[in-house]
Amino acid sequence: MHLEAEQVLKKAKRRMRRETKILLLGSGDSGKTTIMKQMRLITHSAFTYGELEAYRQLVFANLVTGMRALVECLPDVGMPIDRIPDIWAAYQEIEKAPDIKEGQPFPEEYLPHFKLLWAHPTIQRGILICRQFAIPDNVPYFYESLDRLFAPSYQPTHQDLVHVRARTTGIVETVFQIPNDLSRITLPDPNAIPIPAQSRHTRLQTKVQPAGPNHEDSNVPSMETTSRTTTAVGGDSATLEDARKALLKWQSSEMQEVRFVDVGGQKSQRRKWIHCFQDVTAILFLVALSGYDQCIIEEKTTNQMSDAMSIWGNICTMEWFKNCHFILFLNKEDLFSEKLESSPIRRYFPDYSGGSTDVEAAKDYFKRRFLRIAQKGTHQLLQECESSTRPNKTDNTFLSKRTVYPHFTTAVDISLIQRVMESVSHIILQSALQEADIL
Ligand SMILES: Nc1nc2c(ncn2[C@@H]2O[C@H](COP(=O)(O)OP(=O)(O)OP(=O)(O)O)[C@@H](O)[C@H]2O)c(=O)[nH]1
Ligand SMILES: [Mg+2]
Repeated sequence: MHLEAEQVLKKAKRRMRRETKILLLGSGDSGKTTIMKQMRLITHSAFTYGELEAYRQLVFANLVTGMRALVECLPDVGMPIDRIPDIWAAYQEIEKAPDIKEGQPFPEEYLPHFKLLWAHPTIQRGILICRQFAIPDNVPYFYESLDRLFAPSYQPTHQDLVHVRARTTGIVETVFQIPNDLSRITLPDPNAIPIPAQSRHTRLQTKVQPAGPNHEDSNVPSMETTSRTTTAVGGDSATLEDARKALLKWQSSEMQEVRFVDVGGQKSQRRKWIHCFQDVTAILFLVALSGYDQCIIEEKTTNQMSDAMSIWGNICTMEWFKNCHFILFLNKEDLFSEKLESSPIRRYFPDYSGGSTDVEAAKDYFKRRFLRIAQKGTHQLLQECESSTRPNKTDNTFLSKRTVYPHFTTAVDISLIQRVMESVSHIILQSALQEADIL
């Protein structure tokens, strides 16, 4: 066979054997699982009845745990509620609320307690003042819809699904069939109620753990995939033309198979990350922009943004990822813009020199900080790789040109995520083709 054909074919085979794998990393609460949920909604990979029911039960649990998180922080800001008899009594009642059982509507006797608490000026003020603590972001979203949630026929809407919170424990992998032109997909209506999948019609096999007594600690639901398709190219007798044709077919095929790997971002979960470091095509790193003035849920003394910067710095220097694309989602832009005015960045990051209400300058500041960390990390890794005396030293061309692709995102906004993911999949496809030398 012609030498050139042989080389192209070899690269093509290698490339196609390697499924695209996107690893989502970032601190706890940065929005990784929310992106996974949005990908399921965008690609119309339906949720099973069991998953939807687990999410419905979680909404109620989120109401209780959200209020508890807030009430427990109030003494720290000098606003304890145990001396305010009516709301203290209401709080005591909701604390006793049992978990919701399968098919059981939210118990109506608790509705007045939730309403009383939410309407009280101390709680309203508390939610603004306690922002430096890790109060769940979905508290206002769900509390503002109490009547809707307590309707006996309530089922979560698509938008409720992306707001509901369960921390991830372990590793959750999902394979999506992503059309090359994501922008052409018609998105589901965020306010519509999803139709459960008939499990025999869905290619995603889902495993739903029952929502236990402590929902916040349960990983509901978790997803696993069973089926995989492989794309074979040519045989030994293939020519250069065959190889080119196979690659072009792959390029023009309507679907890409992409494996998304979601991990738990809280400190106790991070030691598990290494189990999914192999064969990664792209790192999708999420940062909660709105976390600049908040602590992480695990530790009141650690700032969320500083925690994210430190993980990012480590990831950028890892040899595991020297041939990976780096995509950075500066997430929770909606919450970031809302809080900027009342919580000056300079209080937490003294070197910030932009205007205290200038959202664009503030976004740009964090973007530059993350890009600088990446640049430093890449430089350090490159030096280490080049000075390595190992016999099986590998090529550093990709690393020396490594680019980080930053995006400002609001993970709960499906149309925005559709646009961003369209650009992400374009980057990955383009580079796959360049790698296979056919452009
Ligand atoms: N308003 C708003 N809420 C968001 C955004 N992104 C995520 N959230 C909410 O933030 C909470 C945490 O999101 P998750 O996706 O569970 O975070 P995670 O990174 O998977 O967290 P771990 O599993 O603990 O690592 C959820 O309630 C989401 O609805 C955003 O851009 N804006
Ligand atoms: Mg998660």
